[in-house]
Amino acid sequence: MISRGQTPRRSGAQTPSTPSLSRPSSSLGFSKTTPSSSSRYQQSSTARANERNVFTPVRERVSRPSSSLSYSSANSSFSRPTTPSFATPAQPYMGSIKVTVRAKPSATFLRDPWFLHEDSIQHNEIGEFKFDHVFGPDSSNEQVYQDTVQNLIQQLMEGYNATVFAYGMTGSGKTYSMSGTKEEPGVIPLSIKEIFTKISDSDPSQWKYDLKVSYLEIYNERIYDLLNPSTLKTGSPELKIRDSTDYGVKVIGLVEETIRSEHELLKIIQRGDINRRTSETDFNTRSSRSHAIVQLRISTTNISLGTETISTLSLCDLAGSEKATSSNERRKEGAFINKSLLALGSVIVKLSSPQTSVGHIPYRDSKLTRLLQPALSGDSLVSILCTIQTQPAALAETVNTMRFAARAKNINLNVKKNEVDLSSDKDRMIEKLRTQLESQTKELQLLKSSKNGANNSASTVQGYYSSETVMGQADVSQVTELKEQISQLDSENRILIERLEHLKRLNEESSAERVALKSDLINDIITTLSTENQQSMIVKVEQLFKRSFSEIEEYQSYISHLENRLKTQLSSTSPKKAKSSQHIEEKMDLGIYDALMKEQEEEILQLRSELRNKDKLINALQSTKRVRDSLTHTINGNNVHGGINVTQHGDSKRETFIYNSNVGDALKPLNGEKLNAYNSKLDDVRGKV
Ligand SMILES: Nc1ncnc2c1ncn2[C@@H]1O[C@H](COP(=O)(O)OP(=O)(O)OP(=O)(O)O)[C@@H](O)[C@H]1O
Repeated sequence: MISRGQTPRRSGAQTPSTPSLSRPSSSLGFSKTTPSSSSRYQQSSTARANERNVFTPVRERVSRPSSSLSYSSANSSFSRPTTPSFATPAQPYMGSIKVTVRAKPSATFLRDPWFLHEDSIQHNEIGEFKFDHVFGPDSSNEQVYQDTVQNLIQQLMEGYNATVFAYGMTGSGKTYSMSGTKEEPGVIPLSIKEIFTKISDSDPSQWKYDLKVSYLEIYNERIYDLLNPSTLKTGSPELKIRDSTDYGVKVIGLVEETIRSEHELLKIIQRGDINRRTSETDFNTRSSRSHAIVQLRISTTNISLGTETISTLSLCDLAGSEKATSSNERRKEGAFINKSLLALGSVIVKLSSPQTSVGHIPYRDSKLTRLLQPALSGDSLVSILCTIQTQPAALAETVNTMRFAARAKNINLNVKKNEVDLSSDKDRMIEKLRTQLESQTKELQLLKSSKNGANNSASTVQGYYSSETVMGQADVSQVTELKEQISQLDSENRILIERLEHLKRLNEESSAERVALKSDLINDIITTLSTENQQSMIVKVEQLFKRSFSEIEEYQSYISHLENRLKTQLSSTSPKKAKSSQHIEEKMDLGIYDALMKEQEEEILQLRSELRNKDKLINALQSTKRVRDSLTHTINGNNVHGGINVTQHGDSKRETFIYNSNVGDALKPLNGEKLNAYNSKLDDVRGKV
């Protein structure tokens, strides 16, 4: 519970209760609540909001992630062990973007219309906005860092990308929060300090870190390399953004400096800051209209496992979110509003709306959104710090910032670890280590010679002056730093040499032991596995092979068993069938089409001959009929009674030629022969039928 003018502190703050979910009704999209006096704010803001049916825009569309998913609090269950764990499978982070708000100190704070609470901000007329945390005007950069970024650094060291950006109107304290001052270091130096503390706390025989930094600025949709002053000159070639398999996107030609110490990194960033300020004189209000992004790439190698992760920390100090105020400014910027910020707003709106899964996200509409694309599209953990001014004069801009922040809170994240190199390819690893060793040996020699030079020059003048007066404090500290670097490099070299030997031995041992595997695929799988897992994997693959082979053998014997059964069945059927099956087999040998053609031709020939037989049969029947008719006619003419007697035998009819025994003997010699011939012909026909 924080009343007007009070600083919100986590320790004394009340746990927020369930938020209200009613819809906005005012023109600004928010319903109103009108506390009449500051004393009314002694009550829980959320309880009041519920009483008055005040909605909270943040909760409007999305349920707040449970604490177990949030990386917001230091003791959240999402926090991981301090030592990076590469042996465990990559666990995606799922949750929402962390959104916090920081109010700049205001001389009129007690009269200002905004009421700050631990996790919400309330305006008499506009309503209440909920966030992960709200920092009051007397909050320190250290507090802001601890609550918004510290946990991200832990996850960064474990292989997750992390992006932090400060958003707010000009003069609201973005740069103050991000860079800070010498007395009050901001998020950038505090993050760097934490990274190097974690590196020095880790076991150097186990972990190796490579750090690179780049520092760019986007002004008027153009990228400037703050570590390469030549790109800041008018007429210098434009730096382009390209898709990158390693980092999502990459600025081609951007200087990436290798870092060996915290001090060195801070110096490089300082150099970039100076370049930014120098170029500011060219464009009057450049710093407030440009976005500055520090990118730190950390490559972490687990020496004993031979694994590597690469993660990126992007620290962005965005341009002032307000509209350009002077026509001069508008002319210079070519548009009345910063295009990148406009695009960022659109991207946030799209990403936070429930239908975004199908819609187009306009990342390519600006350089800023293009650069932040991997982060916003789920490749990175994101923390947004929105800075505000509580004075009435800044009301419109503060409301805009609140709305931006509320939308950003609705974006869901599903971030995976960047385990880019899980290969146990020893040759590659040896090669990599060898290159590193060479470059470090060179560096060591260089440092040694420069140290000798420094010592020599010191001893030369020592005869005249005391060393402290001549060398000066800076030189002494430089020499100490060099000494530290040399001893650090020496120990790193020793570790690398040991590691190299160890890998060589492992390589020899394992190549002797390795089973000759026939499958390229399985060999590929094995080579992508870590050294430690390889042996057990080989054993498993061998078992798999054996099992597969015995299964194949089983199947083969079953197939031959089936074949035998088939043959037996064919031979046990009629010889004709056996013959036909043999015939079929032969035909298969000849070629199925030839055999079929041949069979068809044979069938046609057979049918033709049958047809001819039928014709003959018809002719025979017709001639028989004629004979019978003439015979009947003759017999009738000679008073011979006879004819065809049709009798039924089952389904078939049978014709029998009968004749009357009373037919005269005279007829017998006449017709006996003919009748015999006729009867035999008839039998013949019957047989055919
Ligand atoms: N929390 C704070 N405590 C003390 N001083 C602050 C705080 N925030 C901002 N200031 C002061 O306000 C002034 C403007 O702050 P700063 O430059 O950080 O604003 P900005 O948002 O980065 O502006 P711009 O968009 O123009 O870059 C500075 O003098 C800074 O020291």
